[in-house]
Amino acid sequence: MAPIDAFAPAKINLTLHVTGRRQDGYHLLDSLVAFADVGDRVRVEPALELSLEVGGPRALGVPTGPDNLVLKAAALFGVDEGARITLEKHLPAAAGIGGGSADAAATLRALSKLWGRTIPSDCARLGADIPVCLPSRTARMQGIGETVTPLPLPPLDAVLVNPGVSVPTGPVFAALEGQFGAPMQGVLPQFDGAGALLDWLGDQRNDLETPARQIAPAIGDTLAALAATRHCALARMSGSGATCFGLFPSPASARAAAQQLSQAHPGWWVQATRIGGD
Ligand SMILES: C[C@](O)(CO)[C@H](O)COP(=O)(O)OP(=O)(O)OC[C@H]1O[C@@H](n2ccc(N)nc2=O)[C@H](O)[C@@H]1O
Ligand SMILES: Nc1ncnc2c1ncn2[C@@H]1O[C@H](COP(=O)(O)OP(=O)(O)OP(=O)(O)O)[C@@H](O)[C@H]1O
Repeated sequence: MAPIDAFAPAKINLTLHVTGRRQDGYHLLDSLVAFADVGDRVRVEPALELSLEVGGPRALGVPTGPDNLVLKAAALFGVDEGARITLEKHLPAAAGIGGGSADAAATLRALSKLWGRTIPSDCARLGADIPVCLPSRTARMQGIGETVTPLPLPPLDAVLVNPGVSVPTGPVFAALEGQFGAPMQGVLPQFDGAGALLDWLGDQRNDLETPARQIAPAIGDTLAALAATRHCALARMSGSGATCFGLFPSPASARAAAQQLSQAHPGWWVQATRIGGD
């Protein structure tokens, strides 16, 4: 059997409203989620034993043993089968763009094909972002992440920026203070183009931005730097940070902003990308 490749795109929370907390401590969310055209790559090939090799430009610090979400995803099948798995890391870890969840979801898709088995129904145990990362298509995400409603959106030209600070998700939720926010409106508008979507996004929130900025003040610098680039229509944080995204009116304006930011901040991870559009 030929190798099976699965793309693990960056997850972007265009909105992230935190509306409450369950008894078990997990938070209720209402989030519009889209996927970028940048991401990690997972390859699975037939083999007698299960193995994982981690490479690529962002491999440093990513666990290579059983703690890697790729191997956790493989273990979830509960079978004694082999596979040679290669993970090529392009996304920063602990960055609010779902890197590990996207890798786990891509592994579930690829191994399900290789082994001819259905994806385990309890795969959300691997992380709240797994259900939305499994299809990796634009969606509204609710509950603690388990309710995923596909919602096609116009494509957006964007720049993703991570200032090089890892931000673990749990402490950001724990630092949320005060009242929870309102969900998004019950039925979202039909967006007839990127402009309409941009206008609407301007009135939405990421409720994790305030606690994340307390933990990682570099997020404030990142948002300010993005907002100051020419043609940036909106700058927001994704997930629990620290990655932020700026939205632009065209691929050329996004590329120009990315170039400017990379030159001004050589230590930052900066990527022009297109998100959504499915
Ligand atoms: C912030 C988001 O990235 C938005 O898409 C996700 O909700 C987080 O997804 P994730 O990284 O897959 O999260 P998990 O690995 O399941 O959870 C990490 C920690 O974040 C907190 N957590 C996560 C999801 C959620 N709905 N409520 C929470 O309170 C919990 O303290 C949990 O222990
Ligand atoms: N394949 C993987 N890629 C990156 N990190 C991984 C992976 N497997 C396990 N990890 C561990 O998971 C932690 C969280 O990484 P991940 O990139 O999934 O977080 P995140 O960006 O906060 O995700 P989210 O956007 O879902 O909140 C890392 O610090 C790392 O130790």
